[in-house]
Amino acid sequence: MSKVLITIFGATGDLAKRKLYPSLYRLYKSGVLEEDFAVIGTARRPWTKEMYEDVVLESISSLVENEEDAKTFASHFYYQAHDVNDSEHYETLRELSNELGEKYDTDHNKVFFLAMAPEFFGTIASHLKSEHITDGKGYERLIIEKPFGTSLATAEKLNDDLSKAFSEDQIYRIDHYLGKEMIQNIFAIRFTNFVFEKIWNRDFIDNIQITFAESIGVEDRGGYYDHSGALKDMVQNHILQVLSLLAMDKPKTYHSKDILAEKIKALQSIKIPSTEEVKEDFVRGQYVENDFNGQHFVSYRDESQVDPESTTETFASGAFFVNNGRFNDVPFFFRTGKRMTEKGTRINIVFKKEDSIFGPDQKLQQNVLTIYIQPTEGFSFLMNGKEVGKDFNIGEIKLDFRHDAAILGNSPEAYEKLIYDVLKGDGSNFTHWDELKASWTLIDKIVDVWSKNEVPLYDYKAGTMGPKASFDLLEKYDTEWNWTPDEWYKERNL
Ligand SMILES: NC(=O)C1=CN([C@@H]2O[C@H](COP(=O)(O)OP(=O)(O)OC[C@H]3O[C@@H](n4cnc5c(N)ncnc54)[C@H](OP(=O)(O)O)[C@@H]3O)[C@@H](O)[C@H]2O)C=CC1
Ligand SMILES: O=C1O[C@H](COP(=O)(O)O)[C@@H](O)[C@H](O)[C@H]1O
Repeated sequence: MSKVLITIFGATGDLAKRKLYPSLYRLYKSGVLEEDFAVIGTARRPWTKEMYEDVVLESISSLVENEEDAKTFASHFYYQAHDVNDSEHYETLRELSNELGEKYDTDHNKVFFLAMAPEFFGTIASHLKSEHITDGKGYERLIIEKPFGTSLATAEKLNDDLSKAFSEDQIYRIDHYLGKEMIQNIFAIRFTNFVFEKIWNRDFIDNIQITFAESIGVEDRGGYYDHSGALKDMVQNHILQVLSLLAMDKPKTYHSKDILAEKIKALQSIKIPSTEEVKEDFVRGQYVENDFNGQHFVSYRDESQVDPESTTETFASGAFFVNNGRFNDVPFFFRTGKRMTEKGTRINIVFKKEDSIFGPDQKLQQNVLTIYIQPTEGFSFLMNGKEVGKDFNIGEIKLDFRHDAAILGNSPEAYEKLIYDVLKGDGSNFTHWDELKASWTLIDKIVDVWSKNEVPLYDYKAGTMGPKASFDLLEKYDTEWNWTPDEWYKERNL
């Protein structure tokens, strides 16, 4: 289906091996990529085509059912040793690009995937243009990875550099959360269900809770993470993107232009907190050593490549407010962190309390719609009903749906879906520059207050759901986190 030449910068790296080659293979297996495609992998290592094919085969090995088929797939991969700072290398790249374009009849269509550190993005983009690797004869699309800057100023600089060579509609900024099945499902939940669409507003919703908890620590990424922290690593991008999908107004159509327009409006409507509000409504924490689930976990400051006196937050929590009419005064609580109790990515939509006619003995549960993103995928709806028996007692009922394992086994990976979207030219699930601008403006404000160290950096024990201050925050708004794993209570002997 897709005639295309894909050039991967950073072809020897972790992202390419773990995510890109398996995703391309799945696209090949499903017929999206057929005979008319080729891939050029570039990086500095002096690999040969044979070595590169072996790496590709190794990275797809768990997906392969037919060895011959896998070999045919790998034969479409070509390697060119290339230092992105060296202009001469782009001449060789252009020649290879032209040769493969002809050989595989790719109609001059080109996708460039920059799976490298962002400091190289500007150089690569400008060389692609100046060395005429982009020639305007077919479509030309640039996929770039996060992080997109480390502040509004650095993001603006990066965007200016890219804009000299590629227009906004040619740039696909990946946020892999937008490729997740249940995140894309938010559109379906909101805009196909009469009952939800009609009550998706401040008159019916009490608060929204976004939890992106991770049980892993910083692993081998201490060097990067210590300069980033939870706010920039997860909130600036994934959490704010998801928030925009929850808060936006209904787009006119399910087309990228209309969807992006509404997402941008939602992000621009988030209230920039004052200094006092940052101090009151946002919590930061750092994990400290603990024995949990039969394992010993070291403190963040003792992790490899982390400054032993680091003040980087490994946990962030807070309340955003979206002043878009639909959601004025409704808190959007979020929390995310490393070394939390368990991996759990979910959204809770907490509806308002119903006035009770049943007297003080009957406790009514607020309705909660939960969207499970990871590790299971599905929805649940919490409601009230009569308990079975002679007396009239109200009890909690949970309608619970999870995708079954067989379907999930066949469902596309986030990167597969996102690359597929790029091949179709569909930018709906990518981040527009105006969204980045709005999110960095917001994050810069929080960073500014936190960096003055007038706000506590709370400790939390590895294996817990973050510092108590994050629970106190919701109490202040007369609510509580709807989801608290049992282990959290055990940890506190409650
Ligand atoms: N890994 C992941 O899961 C994720 C990664 N990302 C982002 O993706 C990008 C890549 O990450 P990752 O794959 O982990 O990084 P790696 O460090 O594993 O890979 C970096 C790649 O860049 C190449 N490279 C470095 N310097 C040069 C140069 N001067 N010229 C040419 N090639 C060069 C390296 O190859 P060589 O040494 O052979 O030159 C290598 O292929 C980063 O922006 C990261 O933030 C985002 C989300 C998840
Ligand atoms: O972007 C990132 O995301 C991962 C979490 O992604 P998930 O798909 O496993 O939920 C996070 O571990 C990493 O620190 C961050 O850079």
